[in-house]
Amino acid sequence: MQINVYSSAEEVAQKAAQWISSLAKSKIESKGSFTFAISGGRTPWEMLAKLAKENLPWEKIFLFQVDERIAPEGHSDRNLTQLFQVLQGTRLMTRLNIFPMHVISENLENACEEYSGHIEKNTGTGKLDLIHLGMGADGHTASLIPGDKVCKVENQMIALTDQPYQGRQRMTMTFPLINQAENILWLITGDEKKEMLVRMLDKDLEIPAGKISQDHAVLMTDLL
Ligand SMILES: O=C1O[C@H](COP(=O)(O)O)[C@@H](O)[C@H](O)[C@H]1O
Repeated sequence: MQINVYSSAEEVAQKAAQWISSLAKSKIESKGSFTFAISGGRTPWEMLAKLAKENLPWEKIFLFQVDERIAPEGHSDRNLTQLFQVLQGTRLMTRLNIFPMHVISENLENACEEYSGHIEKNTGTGKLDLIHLGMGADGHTASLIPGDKVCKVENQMIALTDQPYQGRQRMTMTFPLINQAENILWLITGDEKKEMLVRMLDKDLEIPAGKISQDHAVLMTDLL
């Protein structure tokens, strides 16, 4: 794990946007596209707003969701709603290839399979160029929630949580998919996450974040 400590959450967002932009340029130059998955929650949006100002060939970028709440279209609980709010009015809305998790489907199991299909088709291998992750103060990452059966899924790329978490069932990328990514970028800010960050870096298998591979991983944080 490469660890970069910055002085504020804003600096973390700025450095992350620059880092992603440079990785995207190099992948597009070498293979013609960049496949990128973004988490939800609170941390990614400032980074995404800064990334949107970069001069990139957006039509060659394929953006996936790491996880999503099972909630109606446009609901404020949805990560996609926040993502669209950030991108509204930018040229990315029409040029970027965005793949929403189909959480309003009547058959959510099928929707998980369909989403895996989109990832396989656009990566060729199932390995995304970059997965961005955040971590909750309880050590969860993506919607891999402590104690939920979804943490044990080994034969699916995308799965549903067994239990609602913070009021909603979730759809999420699973450990096998996340751990085979070419690159993982952790953005972890906020004092309440200090204790779990230390456990994550110690590869504590009792918390979901501790089970994510630290090879090819970069951490940007205002903690430590
Ligand atoms: O529930 C979630 O929380 C984690 C952490 O969010 P953060 O705002 O504290 O960074 C997030 O990575 C995940 O995508 C989200 O659904």
